[in-house]
Amino acid sequence: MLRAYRSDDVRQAEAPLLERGVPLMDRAAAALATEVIRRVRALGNRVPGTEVLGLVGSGNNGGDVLFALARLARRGVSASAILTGTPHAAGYAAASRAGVRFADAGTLRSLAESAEVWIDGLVGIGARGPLREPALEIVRELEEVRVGRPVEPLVIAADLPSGIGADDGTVPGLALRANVTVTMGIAKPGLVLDPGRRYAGEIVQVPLGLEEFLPSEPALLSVGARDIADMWDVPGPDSHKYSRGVVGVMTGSLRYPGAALLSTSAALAGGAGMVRYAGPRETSRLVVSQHPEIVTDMGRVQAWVLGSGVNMDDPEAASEVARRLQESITAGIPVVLDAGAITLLGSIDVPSTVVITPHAGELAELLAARGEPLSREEIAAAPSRAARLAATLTGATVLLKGSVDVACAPDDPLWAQGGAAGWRATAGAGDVLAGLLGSILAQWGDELADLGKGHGIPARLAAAASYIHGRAAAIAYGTGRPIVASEIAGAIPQAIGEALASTGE
Ligand SMILES: NC(=O)C1=CN([C@@H]2O[C@H](COP(=O)(O)OP(=O)(O)OC[C@H]3O[C@@H](n4cnc5c(N)ncnc54)[C@H](O)[C@@H]3O)[C@@H](O)[C@H]2O)[C@@H](O)CC1
Ligand SMILES: Nc1ncnc2c1ncn2[C@@H]1O[C@H](COP(=O)(O)OP(=O)(O)O)[C@@H](O)[C@H]1O
Ligand SMILES: [K+]
Repeated sequence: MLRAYRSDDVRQAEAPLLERGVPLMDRAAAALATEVIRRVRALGNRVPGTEVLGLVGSGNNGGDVLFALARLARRGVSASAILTGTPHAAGYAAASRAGVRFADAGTLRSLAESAEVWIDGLVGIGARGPLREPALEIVRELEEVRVGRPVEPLVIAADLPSGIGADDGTVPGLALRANVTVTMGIAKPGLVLDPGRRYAGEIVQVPLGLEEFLPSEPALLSVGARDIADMWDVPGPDSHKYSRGVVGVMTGSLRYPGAALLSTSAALAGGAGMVRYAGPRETSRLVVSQHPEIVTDMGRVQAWVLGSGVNMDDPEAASEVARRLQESITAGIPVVLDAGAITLLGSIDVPSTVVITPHAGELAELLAARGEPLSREEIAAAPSRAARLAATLTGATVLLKGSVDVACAPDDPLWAQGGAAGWRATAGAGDVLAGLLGSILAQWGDELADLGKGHGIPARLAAAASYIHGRAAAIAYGTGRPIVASEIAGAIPQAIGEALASTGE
């Protein structure tokens, strides 16, 4: 489970260690220098003589880089630094003693053109708002140099790529894209959330011993392989199909029959004991012909999947979905509300056992109906804020889909799941996610009903479903090839199996 903390929490956790005289910056710089050396060697280059350019702001982030440059210079690296202002005094002294060259802004371009490695220490968690001059001009120039080079430099960000919001991943202006981010002490939400994540590259976390001083509740969590065993029910000798959870699925229509197939495939693949399908007669026939294990008579259901591919312009279908939603809320049964059915929350409040699964466009529609209009672009620029807003307005758990899926209930922590490549963005992939989520909610149906309203478990389960969905997509696209949604559904059992068998993160 990855845990990320806001800047203020990180600062508070650093304070007692700094008071005790723990050399945090020295450790951060050592880790940064080690990472540079490791990467240079991995590229097949010798460390002595390698050209490294440090971009040094006037805060402690610049201090990290100055101390790292000093270490590298002592190893024979040809190290230069560009300063944006008065630098960290001790760092400057150490770098000077080690022979780091301080260049003026006029030489930035030629240094950046020849350096194999750039280290970004312009700003870290002390940054406020969009990057300002002179850092802004430096980043602009570096991005120009990068595209003009025959071989791109290796860019290593200290703590965070400069220009991204540490706490929310927003990128209000320019930011310097890194191949690797060496983050100090603990991950920050901005490294996990879109769009900040896109600038971070691979994340290396440097242990600084902050854990015992961090609050018990992180700002953001991310499910990993090892967490799946805590959330997925592994059937035992006493298990039977009802104890394993029954999913009710009301999806698909004559207009979108495929949604019925995809959502039921995923509900089956997700490991519930039984799937009941409650769509139109024609789609029922299709579903049963493809999946003979699906039941079409109604009985006990522990979670409902409503809406994927339902034609909400058909008043009969729409009122049937609304009725199921209301009945489920009354009975405390968790519900996945997908696609057009999400608009039902334009006018009603629900408990957090109702999980909505919008993409940015569907969320924009819902927020507009609630009198808080945000455009698709505004949602994409700050998905965590938009998801939280929708959860607060409706009471629902929101799973906002995108390249990083974000899940939250109104108050509990935020969950974010990234890592799936763009191949996953294919028609019907959302129907698969809805069915899969229904399957895991059904396994938890009785516990959720007992716990009552207003808790964060559905968000955790939504994140788990999103993790498995991303892994299933990755199994399907392998090293990279086009896939279709039914292949994602087909790979769900393997994704669950691999996670259950995993012992590492
Ligand atoms: N306190 C410590 O001893 C430690 C600090 N660490 C490093 O220190 C960083 C935090 O240091 P600081 O609190 O000094 O903050 P930063 O170094 O992140 O930023 C502060 C500096 O950036 C400028 N700045 C702020 N917003 C800006 C913007 N939008 N555009 C351009 N410049 C801007 C400020 O004027 C100030 O000079 C962490 O990210 C981490 O890299 C680590 O070394 C761990 C230990
Ligand atoms: N750029 C992307 N990279 C990876 N996954 C993505 C990307 N964009 C969207 N996704 C995922 O693809 C799926 C698309 O779902 P959705 O938009 O609802 O499609 P549909 O309605 O056709 O099923 C979601 O699971 C989402 O998380
Ligand atoms: K930085």
